Amino acid sequence: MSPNKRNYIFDFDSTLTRVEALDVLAEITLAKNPNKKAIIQEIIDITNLGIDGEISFTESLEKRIQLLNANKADLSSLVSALKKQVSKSIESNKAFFEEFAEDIYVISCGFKEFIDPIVAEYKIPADRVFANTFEFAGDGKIIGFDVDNVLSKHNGKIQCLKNMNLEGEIQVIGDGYSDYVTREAGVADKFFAYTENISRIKTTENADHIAPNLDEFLYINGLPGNISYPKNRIKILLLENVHQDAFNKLSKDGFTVETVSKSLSEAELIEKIKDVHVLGIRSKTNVTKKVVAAAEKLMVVSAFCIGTTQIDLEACKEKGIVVFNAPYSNTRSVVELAIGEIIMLMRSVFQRSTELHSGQWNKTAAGSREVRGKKLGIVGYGNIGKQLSVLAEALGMDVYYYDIEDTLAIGNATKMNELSELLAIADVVTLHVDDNPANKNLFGEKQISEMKEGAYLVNLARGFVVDIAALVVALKSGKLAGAAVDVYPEEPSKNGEFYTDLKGLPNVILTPHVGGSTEEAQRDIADFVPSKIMAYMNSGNTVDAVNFPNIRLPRQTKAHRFLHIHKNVPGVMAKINKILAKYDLNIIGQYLSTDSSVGYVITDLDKEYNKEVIEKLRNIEGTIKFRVLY
Ligand SMILES: NC(=O)C1=CN([C@@H]2O[C@H](COP(=O)(O)OP(=O)(O)OC[C@H]3O[C@@H](n4cnc5c(N)ncnc54)[C@H](O)[C@@H]3O)[C@@H](O)[C@H]2O)C=CC1
Ligand SMILES: O=C(O)C(=O)COP(=O)(O)O
Repeated sequence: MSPNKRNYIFDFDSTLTRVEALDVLAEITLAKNPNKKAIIQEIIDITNLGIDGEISFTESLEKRIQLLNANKADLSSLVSALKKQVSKSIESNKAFFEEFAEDIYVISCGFKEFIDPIVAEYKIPADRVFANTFEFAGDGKIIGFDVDNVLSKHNGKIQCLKNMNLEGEIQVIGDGYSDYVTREAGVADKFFAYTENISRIKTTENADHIAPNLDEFLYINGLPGNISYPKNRIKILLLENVHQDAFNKLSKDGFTVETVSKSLSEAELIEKIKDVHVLGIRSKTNVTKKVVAAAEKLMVVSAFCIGTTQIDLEACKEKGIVVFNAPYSNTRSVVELAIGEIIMLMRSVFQRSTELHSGQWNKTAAGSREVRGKKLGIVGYGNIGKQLSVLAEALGMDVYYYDIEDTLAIGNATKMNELSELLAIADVVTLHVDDNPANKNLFGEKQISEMKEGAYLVNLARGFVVDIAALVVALKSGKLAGAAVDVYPEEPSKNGEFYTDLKGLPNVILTPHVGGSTEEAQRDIADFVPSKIMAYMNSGNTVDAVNFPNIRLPRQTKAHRFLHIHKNVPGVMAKINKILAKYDLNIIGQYLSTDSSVGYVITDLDKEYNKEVIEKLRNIEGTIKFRVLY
């Protein structure tokens, strides 16, 4: 015997397959039974009681077989159904079962009649499957089971393993308490709680390891797997109440995702970021230089919003951290709010509403005007500005815009060359500049003084763009007839108390930064951003990254992919290619994208190569990050 001989003992139901086979058999045999639902629930309850050790296993088996009312003829349908229900990571690691066939056994309290044909496809022969067998009546009806089989008895797996008398280390992999007890009884050396399909506290709390999938089990054992790194080891932290869909999508892909409903301070984030690979934030969390410096494992920062100036993009890039955002998902939501607020302001609707709420009937047309024919001045004619331009025109407004870039007028909008020209004619000025810090106090006393008497101001861009003190003065003096403000120089990290000097002023609409907060926008962001995260983490794609050379990579098939991020200094590419040549690698494709400071080179190569090359590439001077994907 080799001193390192190991035996891998797999459970069947809910481990090798996603389901409990007898539950599936019940679905088949009870298909036409009017009490099907109730009986199936009874079977599931009994199954769980048995798995958790609450009732004796023999009792659970007897009861279920009675309720099943199954026949031999039903078993072929069951096997076909189970073939489609092999656990995802078991299926994707078929090569492991083939390579280690000699060391793998199945011990199950299920039945050989359906287990044997399923596991045979994984090179596990019937003589290495230990399970119960059915007892049939003359007409094929399943009437019981072989009561002499140890696996039909309480703690049968312990006895079964003892009887097998295996040499070497014994590792048991299963989802049930009946698997764990083998370790407790000392007949197994290690127990892996297998949680890919179901996680049971009684099983996980005492396990040596928790394996959310086979990849993790293989990784812990240093065994070859079909992916480079178990995804459950990749930690994603989502802050600021990112829509639940993002959690669902990323978890479903296998990542470990944690959510926090508020933003974190710099100190909190420094503490939390250490073991995080992907960070998801919205507009409130600042990813500063210090945070980036503390982020030892961080590979992606994703803004689940449009703005990205809360992130130190340069610091991220220098550390090879790719930043994504959602540039279009909430555009329409902001535009609709802007339109609504413009109408509400010009009709003094909030004033009339507040009066009526406090018992005052004030029916008046004074100061109430239609938007039709009025001049709308849009400052910042980007994605939001342009879409607003279209909708405002549809309402009959005359649209004027000012942008520091030379942008094309949409529809009948008129471009203004100077901000002051626009301010002089607009009845309503609405701000949609980007969140560049250079726009701090873009709108102060001077700009407000250049506006028409009795005009309105809308700010849905960033709080720091408007000098609030100057705005308060203008509103109090009547220079401006009203304002709608969604964003503030200082915003709280979570819902609760908030104060602004604009509080209580008439005809001022205040909203708590909800321009992009619609169900549609948040759902769309939670679809868009995770798809970017997954494209980068799973294949290296940087399409739409905001701080990084963009590259769209072809699908990686049957290849290993080397992803090398380096400082864009002369000679690095030459060194990479020299090493690749030295190791005589069979290169299938190579892709390079650079900007002024960073180079990103991706090499796809044949699976068979000397693994030494990995360390050599990682150690090239100028390397920022290196990883291998397959
Ligand atoms: N209130 C909210 O919930 C939301 C707020 N926003 C804010 O809206 C901003 C604009 O969004 P998008 O239109 O998608 O951005 P964008 O980048 O497409 O457009 C911004 C435009 O502003 C122009 N610009 C920048 N500085 C300027 C200046 N000083 N004067 C004139 N034009 C200037 C740019 O050239 C660009 O055309 C975001 O950066 C974000 O700060 C975005 C979404 C939701
Ligand atoms: O998209 C943006 O830039 C916004 O301002 C919206 O931010 P939020 O996701 O609501 O924190």
